[in-house]
Amino acid sequence: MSTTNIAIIGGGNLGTAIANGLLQSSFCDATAITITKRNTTTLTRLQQKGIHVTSDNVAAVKNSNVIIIAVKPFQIKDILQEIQSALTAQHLLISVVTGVSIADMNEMLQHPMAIVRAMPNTAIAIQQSITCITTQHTTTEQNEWVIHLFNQLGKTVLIEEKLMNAATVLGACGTAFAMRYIRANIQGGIEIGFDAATASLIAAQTVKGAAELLLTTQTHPEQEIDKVTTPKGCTIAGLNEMEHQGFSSSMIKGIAASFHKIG
Ligand SMILES: NC(=O)C1=CN([C@@H]2O[C@H](COP(=O)(O)OP(=O)(O)OC[C@H]3O[C@@H](n4cnc5c(N)ncnc54)[C@H](OP(=O)(O)O)[C@@H]3O)[C@@H](O)[C@H]2O)C=CC1
Ligand SMILES: O=C(O)[C@@H]1CCC=N1
Repeated sequence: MSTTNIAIIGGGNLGTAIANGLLQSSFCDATAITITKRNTTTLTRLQQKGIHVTSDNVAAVKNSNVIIIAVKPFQIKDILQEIQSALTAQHLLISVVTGVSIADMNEMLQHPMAIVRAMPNTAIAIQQSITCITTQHTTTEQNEWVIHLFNQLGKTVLIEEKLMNAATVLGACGTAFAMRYIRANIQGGIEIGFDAATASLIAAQTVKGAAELLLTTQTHPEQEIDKVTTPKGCTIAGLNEMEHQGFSSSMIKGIAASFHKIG
């Protein structure tokens, strides 16, 4: 897959994040990217950067060989039916849509085709996504190309399709969960004396540093916690109070509720 034009069908939160990540990564020229939505006024910034913006999904498919579907789950059937006459064996379809299986998509299409499911998160806009990928009936070359693409936009993990909903919760919803954790830190930080801006900086950089420690050293979180907790100190006092209030339990229950919501 040497020359590649990429169409992003559905220029919403995730579609624009993917476009921004692609621009930042220099993976391809802006002119090789087309992004669609019905109301294109929200895509002016991407257009100014050289990306093709249109509400014509069929034209976008005809001008591209990789099609990233980034619409809401209830919209994918109509989209696939709309573009199927323009889809050929040369096209590679990548769906980032939640909860719609490759078998579901092939059923929506008249002719089964090579489909990849990818589950990135919104940090793809700054090349910091974790993208879980599952493939079916794709060639080795296509698989390698997709992994290479998403490796430019963060890290990737190949998973079985049966784990895709779990990947959605941990990796994609996880961005919102992490934001809520950081927000709570900010609220606490303000209560103990910081202004909001300073509390935000300290909270976000602390979480970033903690995550980098795990990614860099491959240690278990509890090993890192042991390094922070002085006997009879303030860290263990805070941690234990959080656990008495149900911190870990509420996280686990939230993750399970999120998972059961998908289906
Ligand atoms: N947001 C996230 O963090 C993540 C989302 N996902 C999944 O990605 C998908 C998109 O999510 P998200 O970006 O949040 O949703 P959005 O609603 O923000 O984006 C969907 C976009 O699709 C466009 N759209 C709707 N109908 C059409 C159409 N007929 N032709 C072209 N574009 C159309 C809409 O714009 P308009 O109405 O103007 O057409 C809208 O901007 C969902 O399936 C979601 O589950 C997966 C991982 C993370
Ligand atoms: O909330 C949702 O349904 C989607 C799935 C992953 C992130 N947002």
